[in-house]
Amino acid sequence: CSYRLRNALHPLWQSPLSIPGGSRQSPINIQWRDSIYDPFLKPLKICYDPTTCLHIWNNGYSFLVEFDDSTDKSIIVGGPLENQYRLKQFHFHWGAINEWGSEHTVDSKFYPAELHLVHWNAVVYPTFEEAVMEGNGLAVIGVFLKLGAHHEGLQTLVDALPAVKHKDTVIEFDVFDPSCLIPSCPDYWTYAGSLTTPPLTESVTWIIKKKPIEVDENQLEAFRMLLFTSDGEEEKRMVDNFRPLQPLMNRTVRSSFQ
Ligand SMILES: CC(C)NC[C@H](O)COc1ccc(S(N)(=O)=O)cc1
Ligand SMILES: [Zn+2]
Repeated sequence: CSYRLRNALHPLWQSPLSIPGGSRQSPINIQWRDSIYDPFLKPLKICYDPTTCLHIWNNGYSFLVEFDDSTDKSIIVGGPLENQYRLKQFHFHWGAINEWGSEHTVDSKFYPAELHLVHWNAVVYPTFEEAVMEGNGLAVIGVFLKLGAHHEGLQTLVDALPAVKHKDTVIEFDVFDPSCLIPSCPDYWTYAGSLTTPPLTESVTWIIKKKPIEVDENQLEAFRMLLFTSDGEEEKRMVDNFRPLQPLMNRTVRSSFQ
């Protein structure tokens, strides 16, 4: 099937041949007119405690801002979710140029970057690692970034990036409220999908915000200054760290709005 070739061609991610079934893979194209309004979808409730922020690190795929997930201090609840989910980390995917970079597309349109806020179901599972393996284990909020006005909240992150230029570097980052990166418009799409990097497990309830946030060119360029490579290795710029689109197969995308 063509998507197997697409994955096999993309060096960064394993082919689905290693994923049993592979019927709910991410990312996907969201065809606006095919999404189905679900009046029973609740508003998504986001409650983050900025003091749970721990550090920023470059893991060689993206840069992650990780949170203390030993309590229910930073959680989301409602929306399509049966339980509340704990914030574990957030990270981004972006392109070498502004024409592409997001993982999901809307009516086949790419955004220059996409933010993922990763949460896990600590009501049902004892650890993140276990939740990663279960169908209702994770909930990831996707937010598109578009080129536009300077984003004040993002700038505090951008200012810290030079300190994590190389793979496996980390700096302390002790107070940050990721709510400032989420559009106030409540509208979202939701569908059942997977992690977009290994282990690619089909454990994610995706919640994709309809409205993008605006960031400026300098802020996108700051992402592109990061490196996939460790200090001392031949430098490879961290760009195009997004997975190819995956087939929708037997899934519907629901919208919280008409
Ligand atoms: C040891 C294993 C469980 N670690 C898993 C690793 O943290 C990967 O976690 C993730 C978490 C989120 C995503 S995405 N781009 O779909 O939001 C991808 C991989
Ligand atoms: Zn991601």
